[in-house]
Amino acid sequence: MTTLSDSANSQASQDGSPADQSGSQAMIEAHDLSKFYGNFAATRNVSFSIKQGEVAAFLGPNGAGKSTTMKLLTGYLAPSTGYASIAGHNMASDRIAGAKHLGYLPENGPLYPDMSAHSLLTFFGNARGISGRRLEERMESVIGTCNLASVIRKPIGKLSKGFRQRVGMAQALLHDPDVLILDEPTAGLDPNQIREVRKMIRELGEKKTILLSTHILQEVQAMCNRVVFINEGRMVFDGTPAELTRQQPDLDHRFHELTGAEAIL
Ligand SMILES: Nc1ncnc2c1ncn2[C@@H]1O[C@H](COP(=O)(O)OP(=O)(O)OP(=O)(O)O)[C@@H](O)[C@H]1O
Repeated sequence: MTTLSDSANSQASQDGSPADQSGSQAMIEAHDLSKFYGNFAATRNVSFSIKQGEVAAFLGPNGAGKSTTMKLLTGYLAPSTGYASIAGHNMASDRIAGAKHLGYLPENGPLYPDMSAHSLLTFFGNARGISGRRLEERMESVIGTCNLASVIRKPIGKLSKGFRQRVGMAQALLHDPDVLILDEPTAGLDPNQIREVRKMIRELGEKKTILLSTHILQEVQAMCNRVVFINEGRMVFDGTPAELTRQQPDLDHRFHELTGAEAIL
């Protein structure tokens, strides 16, 4: 598994992000992250490093600690121990610089049901300091990428789950970040919508570093070249999809080995 010493040994790049010996920058880093609610550890000593160009699946059963870890990575939650870095910026001490690199699709929202997608994107664009011609260009781009033109003026509350998810993706992509953290981007979608979202993520993965959470093992093979697996708040696997199934090719059995639970295929 990737360890803290890997990060410590990495070289500093021009914009401050660590680079390893092969020149790939670490874009998403969890350094010994734990989050306690009272005595309960939602995540415990989670450390991993996702390099530029990797599309990583963050796998684990319900309640494993995926959303909590993602909130710690994005700076939405303060860790009890450790710290997170995005593009080399510590998300506790240097969050604004890190946030410029980061697009985040939270598990639920933030989507205001009375606003149209157009108003929401304008609102988020302004909040991120984008306006005028640049905002028009970015909105045009994300509306195209996320296929939102037909619903762009409708209230978000009246949209289907699939379209609401696309609005969330458009919000995450608006400032053209080079890192995406996507919390269950295909949850609750029908098979056609899942296919579309997977296609979109594969295309985005050609240019961006992505961490996406899921408890569906098939998502790994469909989209990812890296897997981080978490169970009961602890990391239990970090490697490639091929390494995940090397000893046990049956995904269902592999999921069971790592968690003691059955997989959802
Ligand atoms: N604010 C909170 N207070 C107390 N416990 C919490 C809080 N938030 C999360 N937890 C607990 O932490 C654990 C991890 O939750 P988390 O939402 O991170 O899991 P997850 O892997 O994202 O699950 P799912 O796949 O169901 O979304 C769960 O047991 C959850 O009940």
